[in-house]
Amino acid sequence: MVNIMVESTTSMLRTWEKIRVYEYMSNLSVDIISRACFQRNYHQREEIFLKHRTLRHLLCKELITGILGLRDIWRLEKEIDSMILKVVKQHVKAAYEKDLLQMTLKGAKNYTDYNALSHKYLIIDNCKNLFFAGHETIALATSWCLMLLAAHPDWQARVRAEVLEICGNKPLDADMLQSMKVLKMVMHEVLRLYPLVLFASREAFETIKFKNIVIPKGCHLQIPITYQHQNPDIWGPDAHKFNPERFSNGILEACQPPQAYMPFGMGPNICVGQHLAMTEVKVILALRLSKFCFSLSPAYQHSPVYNLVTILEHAIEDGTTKIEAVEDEMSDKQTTECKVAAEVRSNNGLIDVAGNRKALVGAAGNRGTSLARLGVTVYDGCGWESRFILEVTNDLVDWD
Ligand code: HEM
Repeated sequence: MVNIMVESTTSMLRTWEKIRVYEYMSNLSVDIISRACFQRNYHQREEIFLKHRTLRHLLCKELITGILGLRDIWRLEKEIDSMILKVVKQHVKAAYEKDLLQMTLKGAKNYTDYNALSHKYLIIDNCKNLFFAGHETIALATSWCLMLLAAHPDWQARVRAEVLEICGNKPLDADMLQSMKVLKMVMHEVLRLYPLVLFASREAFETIKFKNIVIPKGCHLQIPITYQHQNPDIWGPDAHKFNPERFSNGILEACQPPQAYMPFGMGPNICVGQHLAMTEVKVILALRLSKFCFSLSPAYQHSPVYNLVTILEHAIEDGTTKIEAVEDEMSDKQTTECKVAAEVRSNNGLIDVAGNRKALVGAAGNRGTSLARLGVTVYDGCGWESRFILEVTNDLVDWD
């Protein structure tokens, strides 16, 4: 009967092997945002979130590869719009208690520039914003936190000890979350190294001048958040290292100027969900770490990939080193493979990217300019420290 036992045990083990933290986190965050938006009947609403996920994949494909899937995107958008409207109508009819959708509807009523059409799209767009911004970001933030805590067991142990000390056997509440300082330091550090949103985008409403740079009216600006977050001039020589200790006295003392830390953006358009997000990530991590230990799988391959937000994905393919790069002076958006004929010094030594190794440039543009600045990360299976800014001139890069 050994065969029977082996067969059953092997099939159970297969289900264990398939556990992928990110998928669980994604389903969990959909569940939480569905409940927060529509307190009741949230199960029916999950479909909207799932369609949204497909929409993001399509949008990203469009943005990165330049392959036009506009018809699919348009169709999916229309589907999502009409699903949202249906949910809104049911919600209004049922007069549910306070949830995010009720608040959105109330806000739309106070909108001064009122007409039926703008009102409709105000509601739809706000709902989409909440759905879009409020679930995948959380899944990714918690996954990055768990990955980095798995890679740094000393910090994992510190966070767990703090959680257990504060909570004891009592159920977690808002006051307890406030006291979790080490957890907060870790979250700040994770969002510094992996800020999820790579660029804050702005449009110049009028021509402005910064020192000797003139930004003409109508110009679109993209502020590279990763670059700010890993600049040694701002953070010190260990800018590329995971060191939550730097936040022990808050953001103000961690970097100069403090505005350089911007995982949630900045100014009037700063992320409206930042407090919700920090609270949600804290709750998920505190509860998980109080019950489980995390370690990196031997099969883990470090691979942050830009997919509208920074996701975890395998980047090492066919045993070759793959370089992901994101240009910080984008003008046109497409993917280009280029050979980088240069030797680049990173903080942990000399990395030879000369010769035939290829750099995948997330957004290659500025063909006319002589200099491109690339934020480059080398994924060599062991180093999430190998990040640096690479300056290349056109004669070093074969754009075609
Ligand atoms: C760790 C999680 C999150 C991160 C890192 C994040 C990051 C950001 C960033 C960088 C922006 C752009 C800000 C700017 O342009 O200055 C943004 C905007 C926004 N976020 Fe988040 N976000 C997160 C979670 C959430 C959640 C949970 C919600 C809502 C439930 C949310 C709702 C929004 C909305 C509505 C905007 C647009 C704000 C506007 O344009 O006025 N975000 N977020």
